[in-house]
Parts: sequence; structure tokens; C-alpha cells
Amino acid sequence: MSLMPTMIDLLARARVDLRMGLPVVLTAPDSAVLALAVEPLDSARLNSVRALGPVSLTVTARRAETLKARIYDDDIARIELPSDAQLDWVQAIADPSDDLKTPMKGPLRSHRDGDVALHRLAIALVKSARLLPAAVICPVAHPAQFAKSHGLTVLPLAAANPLLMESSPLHPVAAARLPMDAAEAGRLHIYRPEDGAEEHYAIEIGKPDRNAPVLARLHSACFTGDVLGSLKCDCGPQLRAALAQMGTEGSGVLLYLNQEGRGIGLANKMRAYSLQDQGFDTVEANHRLGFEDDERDFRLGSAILKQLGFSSVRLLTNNPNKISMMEKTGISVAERVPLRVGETDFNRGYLATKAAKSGHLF
Ligand SMILES: Nc1nc2c(ncn2[C@@H]2O[C@H](COP(=O)(O)OP(=O)(O)OP(=O)(O)O)[C@@H](O)[C@H]2O)c(=O)[nH]1
Ligand SMILES: [Zn+2]
Repeated sequence: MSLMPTMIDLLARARVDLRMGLPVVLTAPDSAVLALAVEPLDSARLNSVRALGPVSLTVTARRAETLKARIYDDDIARIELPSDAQLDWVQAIADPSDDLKTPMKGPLRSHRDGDVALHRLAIALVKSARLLPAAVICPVAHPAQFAKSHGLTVLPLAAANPLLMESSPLHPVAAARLPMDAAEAGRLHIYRPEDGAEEHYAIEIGKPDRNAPVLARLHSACFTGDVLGSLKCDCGPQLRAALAQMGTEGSGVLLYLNQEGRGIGLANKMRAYSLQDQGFDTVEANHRLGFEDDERDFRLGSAILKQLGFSSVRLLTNNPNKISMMEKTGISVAERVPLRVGETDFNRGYLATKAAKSGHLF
């Protein structure tokens, strides 16, 4: 029996299945559905699902607001799939890139009755697979038999939900000395989550005292800013300034969290950039895609700090949410150290939006 997949394994498998365009079977005690992510869907699979029964296209309330679809279930909306709707219609519901060109997709009808817990689970899974948050969902009878005969992953709601809500435990896998421009006494530690999601890194500079607040930065991955030197954000200069300050002080710890695009992934961040080119700001673009302003999980940061033996930080940030998440998850923030660098003509609006809408302090 120990060779059988655990619930964590099944969740990881479901994430990959959804990314590949495969359906997964989600079960509750008295109902079951087949769920597919819209993003990798093809016409053949859409037609196969349609042949099974009534299909709903489930999106987040954020996306439904843009689509002007009725929201009966707080955070999600279940849009009826019209009988003549083809794949391009389904994808246009999920993907806002052509919203301005073709604003009217309706009239859209939303389902009102029935249980939404499995729909909510489907959206959480699709988000954790870093896909556009939209799923094609259809009820399925005899789920165990159906899944077995089609070779599909089955996830029971009661077991999957708590795992999706909590942050997966992280384990150190390797560490080595890493001399850097900012500090020769550097050490890079790699942490791997149990749920098969992205690894995160800690860069320790010098030998910080575990009994005093450590100069710390929680940096979220930004391929465009960190690597390409994008002028649209301030990430690259913040990363380098934080390391430089740690180097000057002789000690510190920088966590590099692989939560690209405030947790929506690089592909979705590029979709957000393309909406920004159409005139929406950074927060509006996330909402039109169906995401919240910030989908990151900062509990990861405190988990890594605790594993490294730290309990108190002097946090380099302008983001009050990072401070409250640290405090809530057992790391005390002895001091906020402001980090204002890298303002350009291209990111002035972005920084102003973060100050106005996300409470950033400057
Ligand atoms: N979705 C989205 N993400 C963005 C955009 N611009 C930058 N990002 C991401 O935003 C994150 C910025 O991370 P941080 O600099 O750690 O966080 P912050 O919330 O600005 O807080 P501090 O820098 O600590 O003040 C990175 O993951 C970037 O990839 C954008 O327009 N849309
Ligand atoms: Zn950036």
C-alpha cells in the first residue's frame, strides 16, 4: 500500500493533468464533477464533455465582473455553456485579451442552484497550476468507475481542500557557498515543497546572529525585472540593493520566492502586461484575468526563516502585507527598512498604483 499515491501526490498529479488539458474527477459525498482547465482545452475534449451532460464554465467573481455575468456564489460564477458555443467562445470567456475588441459575449446566463464546493475546488486547482482561472465543469455519475475506465485522477473534496488551503511543508535539499558581487560570504540554500510545486531559495550573507533581528528581504521572482532589467517594475534594482545592503552590513538573508507575477506565473503576468498596454493598471489587469491583486503565499517566507533558525527580522520592504503576514505566522518584524530604488519613467504609474491601491508605503 505504501506505493500508492498519497493525497499530496494526487494533488500534484491533478495539477499536471489540468495543465496537459486532461480532465480530473472531483468528488463530494453526494456529487461528483469532471473538471478541465479552459486554457489548454481543445475542441475534441470540449465536445466529449458536452456529450456527458450540462456543462458550466466556471470563472472567478473577478472575471465575472468584467464579463457582466451574474455572480450567485460570492467568489465564483458558473456560466451556462450555450449549445452553439465553440472552443473560441469558451476561451474568450477565460482570456481577456480580446475583451475590448469583442466586448459583448452574452447574454450570459449563470447557474444559481446546486453545490459550488467542487467548482471552487476546480478554480483553486487551476490557479495552483498557474493557468487562467477558468474551468469547464460537468456532473458525472459513478465517478470511481468513470475515472477508472478513462484513467483519470480522482480528488475527494474533503481531503484535497485542507491541503490546498495550507502551505506545503518545505524541506532543505542542498546548500553551498556562493561568493557574489554584493558579498563574498554568501550561501545559497534550496528548499523543496512536498507538493511538487516550485522550489524556493534563501541567500544567506555572512553568519547572521540567530538571537538578533536579521536584515531580511522576501523577494518574489520577477524574470523580467531580475534577469532582463525590465524598466516596467522596480524588482531588479530592489534585488540588487537588498543584497548590497546585506553585503555592506556583513549579514542578512534574502529569500527568493518563486512566485512570479505576484503568484500568477509568468505567462499570466505577460497577459497582464498586454492588458496594461491596453490602458489598464497593474491591479485592474489582474482582476480582468480573474485573479486577486496578489496571489502570493508569504507563509513560505516565515517557514524558511524558521528553518534557518530566525525568529525576528528587520524587513526590507514597502509592502505592509508582508509585515502583517510575517507577524501572523510567527516571525516578529523588529523594524521595517524602506527599499525605494529603481524608479523610471516606465514604472512611475505602476509604483503609484501600488501605493494607491495596494497600500505600499514609500
Ligand atoms: N501580476 C503582476 N505582477 C507583477 C507586475 N509587475 C511586477 N510583478 C510581480 O510583482 C512581484 C513584486 O515582488 P516584490 O518586489 O517582492 O513585492 P512588493 O509587493 O512590491 O513588495 P516590496 O518590494 O517588498 O515593497 C514580483 O513577483 C513580480 O514578478 C504586474 O504588473 N503584474
Ligand atoms: Zn518586477
